[in-house]
Amino acid sequence: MRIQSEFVEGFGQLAELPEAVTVFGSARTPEDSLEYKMGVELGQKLSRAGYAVITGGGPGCMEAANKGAREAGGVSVGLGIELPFEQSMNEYVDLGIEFRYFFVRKTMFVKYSCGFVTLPGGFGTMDELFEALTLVQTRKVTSFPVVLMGTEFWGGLLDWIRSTLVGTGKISPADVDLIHVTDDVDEAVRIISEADQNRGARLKEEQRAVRNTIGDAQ
Ligand SMILES: C/C(=C\CNc1ncnc2c1ncn2[C@@H]1O[C@H](COP(=O)(O)O)[C@@H](O)[C@H]1O)CO
Repeated sequence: MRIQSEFVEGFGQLAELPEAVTVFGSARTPEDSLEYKMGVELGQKLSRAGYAVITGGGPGCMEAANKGAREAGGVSVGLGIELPFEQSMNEYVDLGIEFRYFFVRKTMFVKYSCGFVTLPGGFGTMDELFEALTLVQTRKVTSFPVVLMGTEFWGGLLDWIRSTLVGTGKISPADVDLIHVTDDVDEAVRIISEADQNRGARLKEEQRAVRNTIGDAQ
């Protein structure tokens, strides 16, 4: 079955990936824009911090982040989606997998990432951002940071989230804290790596507690 084989291929190809961060963002961002430049810097700095960079493998912001990762000698991954119109992986993807089903592809983004950074984007980006936030909010995944790059672009959405979503009780005030907004690539990378270190420390503490419990029982 096609769906099953997509899962099997995805898990197989990504199994050996180092710790990774997924970068979402518009497929339409022009190469000469500040947002593209920010995407390249982000890919570079995530790679230098030791993370593989995963994107949707397409043009625009995805290409920018893959370009940065490649330039910094990092692992540059593209999880592409088959579209009704011809669209190839961007030229900076080193490990590329093409999916027919959006939900299989989304599983791969989530399973293999320890954080998400979202550059300005359209419907596709919003879909991916809110999927990530829902998974963290509902604790379907271990909490990972969600960083939005571009205070001017995201400011209106954040205002609406606070005034309307919190204001009408659709989300709790603490849910807003799941989102970090910045213009500073270094800060985005710091947020990701601090969360990563905290998660590592929590995991060690849990393992120690399990060992102690087993020791007490023997
Ligand atoms: C629509 C155009 C190109 C489509 N090519 C894409 N290739 C790979 N991934 C894509 C593509 N388009 C959307 N995505 C995914 O959604 C996000 C971007 O969507 P947005 O609507 O542009 O914000 C991105 O993170 C991808 O994962 C040419 O215009």
